[in-house]
Amino acid sequence: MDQQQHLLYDEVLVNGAKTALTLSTDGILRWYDHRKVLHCLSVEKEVLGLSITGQQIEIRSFVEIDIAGCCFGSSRKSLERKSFVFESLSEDSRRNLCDKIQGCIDSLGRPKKLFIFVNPFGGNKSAAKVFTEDVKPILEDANIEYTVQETKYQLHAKEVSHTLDLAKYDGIICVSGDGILVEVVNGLLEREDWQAALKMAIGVIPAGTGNGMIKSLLDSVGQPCTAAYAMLAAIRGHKRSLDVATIWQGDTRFFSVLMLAWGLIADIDIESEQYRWMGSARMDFYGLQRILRLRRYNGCISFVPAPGFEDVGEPSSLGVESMETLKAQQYGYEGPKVELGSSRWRKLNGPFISIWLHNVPWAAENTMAAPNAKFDDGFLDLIVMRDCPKLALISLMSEMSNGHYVKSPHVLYIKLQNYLSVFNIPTRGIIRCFTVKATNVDRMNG
Ligand SMILES: Nc1ncnc2c1ncn2[C@@H]1O[C@H](COP(=O)(O)OP(=O)(O)OP(=O)(O)O)[C@@H](O)[C@H]1O
Repeated sequence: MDQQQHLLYDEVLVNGAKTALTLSTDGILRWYDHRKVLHCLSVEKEVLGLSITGQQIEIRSFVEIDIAGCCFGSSRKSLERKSFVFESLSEDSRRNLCDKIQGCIDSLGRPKKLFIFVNPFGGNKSAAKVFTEDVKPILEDANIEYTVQETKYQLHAKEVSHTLDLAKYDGIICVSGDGILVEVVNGLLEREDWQAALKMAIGVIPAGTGNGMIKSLLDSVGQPCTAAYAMLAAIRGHKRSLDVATIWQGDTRFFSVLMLAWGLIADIDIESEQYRWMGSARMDFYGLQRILRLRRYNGCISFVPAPGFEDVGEPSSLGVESMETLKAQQYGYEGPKVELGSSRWRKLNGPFISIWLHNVPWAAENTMAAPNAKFDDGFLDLIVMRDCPKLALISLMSEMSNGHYVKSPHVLYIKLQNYLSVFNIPTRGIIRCFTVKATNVDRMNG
């Protein structure tokens, strides 16, 4: 191994056998074990942190392994914590080794201090276990300081995010489902210092019913949706921007980074709360009941289509009130400034079965709702179901909840302009939904 190409080149003992340990300029640690087998570790992808005891340096890593599957010889990926111990031959050597490896980790811009929400109530109430088994050990391996807040009631995470001293943290992690994430986003964007708050990175470790956001983020980089992969992405400081939709319902404003539903899906989500003890099965169980006693929802959706979707629906001369009426709350992020009247509106009249507005592809870990949704393309994806026979609907919903892209004459996929869509729903009043392309607004692990 040529010394010139390395940030580090030194001799160490591994299990009592002398070997060269190198760190190359591309951040790969290499050494031979006592059986002359070469080992490689990528600092960026695999190394969590290091610790020192006397002359011994322990490098803690998270490495990907293949787990043999149960059928047809298939395998799936998983992450395993592994430690490697090196004994340096002198004090100077130990110091040099630590400085070089730690310097390499520090250059990666990883978070140093995190604020962590754990929702003991979400999903099948597994968040505390997920925290203890999957989150805490990794934080400790990576030498990341953290503060944990268990959520005590609904909107607790929003309250805490609203007043949290953000200067103390490099990110907020939600060990939860999507509900806590939404609370955190709203708490941050309603702050007076929302411009600073929206730079705060937010991560999710899946411990809820649906986990649509973290599934979407990990799936977009080809990784399985597990607490370990979500944790590794958060530790590595991987971020991606998200569009934020500003939703107005009457005088109430809130922000959405995930989805907005009306009709069948919303009713399944809300009314299945009584079956929360079933975990994610509650959606399928109650969904079937709702389809068998299908409701139809009257209303009209008006929207400004994205390029390529201009012909969907009928032209609409929407009589939109001025934005001034939407400024009831004068604090926090105001949403985008938009010129409503000049846009080329289209409309679709109900009755509908379901209206779904999505910023990310997956509605839940197993449910592919919006195959073309792109996180930060400045568009929202609208999934419209009007009439559909019950049997066809059952098969269609089951396809979706098996993670498939459903192509059916009963499902209409429309991309909406980055900033507008209005739902005029008789039973709920007018819901105005404005979105803005918001690079840098929100940063997530993925
Ligand atoms: N201690 C608590 N008791 C009751 N409700 C709580 C508590 N802590 C948080 N909540 C509420 O639990 C709701 C659900 O939380 P979470 O997002 O973690 O799980 P989920 O709804 O099961 O998952 P998903 O959003 O993926 O469906 C949140 O809206 C939050 O307000």
